[in-house]
Amino acid sequence: MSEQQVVLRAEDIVVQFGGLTAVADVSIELSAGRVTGLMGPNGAGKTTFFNAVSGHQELTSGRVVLGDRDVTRLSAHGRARLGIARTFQLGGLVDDLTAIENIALGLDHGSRMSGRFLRRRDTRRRAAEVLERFDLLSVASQMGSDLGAGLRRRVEVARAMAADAKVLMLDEPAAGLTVAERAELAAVLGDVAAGGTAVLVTEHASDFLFSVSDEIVVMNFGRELRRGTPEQIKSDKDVVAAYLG
Ligand SMILES: Nc1ncnc2c1ncn2[C@@H]1O[C@H](COP(=O)(O)OP(=O)(O)OP(=O)(O)O)[C@@H](O)[C@H]1O
Repeated sequence: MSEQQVVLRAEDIVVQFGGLTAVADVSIELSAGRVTGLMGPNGAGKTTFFNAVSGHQELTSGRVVLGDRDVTRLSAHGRARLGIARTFQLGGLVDDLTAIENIALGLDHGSRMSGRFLRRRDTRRRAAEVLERFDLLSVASQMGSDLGAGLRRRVEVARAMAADAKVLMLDEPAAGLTVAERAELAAVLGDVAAGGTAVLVTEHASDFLFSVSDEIVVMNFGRELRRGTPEQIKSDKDVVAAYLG
């Protein structure tokens, strides 16, 4: 797409923990149809920044704007209802629910127990549609605990997208995946972006991040060190020195 529609702006984000400034004035714009990657060494402030955008971390200063609405004071739950969906580093599927029940939880933003409302035919039908969209119908009745890492991650993405997110945020999605599973996940993220969602990914696996991102922001010591296309970032000598080594 030529005209980029900005979906989310995080402006001048600062997060301090006591005397420690974990994020020192970082701004980012996420656009429909684009994947933005966030990378940097351990302790650079990536997770803190990420949590500040999703509402899981209170800001010291700065603001988060979704569309034209300032959501800075909304909880993570409130932001999720407006279309900011995320996955977590340690996953988030319920092991003793099936894939389709996990999706149904996503449809309901996890606010009700699954067993009761899954009986509602409408919810089951919508969950099946989500699975079909993500080519996961064949695992609909597998328990979360029985899914391999690659499928698990794809069901997590499907669940996050179940309620038609405007912004999808993924925290270390490639961790623990094989090369083939990473390639499958990269294709899924490409599809999500092509559908018009703005995607933000934080990831240590730099090859994966380079393969999925349109733009990458590199953080170091709580600040933005560099931003650019994967090609620009790969060959940037400061980034190589600070991180890629
Ligand atoms: N809840 C907290 N209380 C105090 N300090 C924190 C807290 N969370 C993070 N920090 C500190 O803030 C800094 C940034 O941490 P953060 O986890 O955001 O970095 P990161 O780039 O995500 O690192 P990693 O790649 O290891 O996950 C670190 O110095 C960390 O110790």
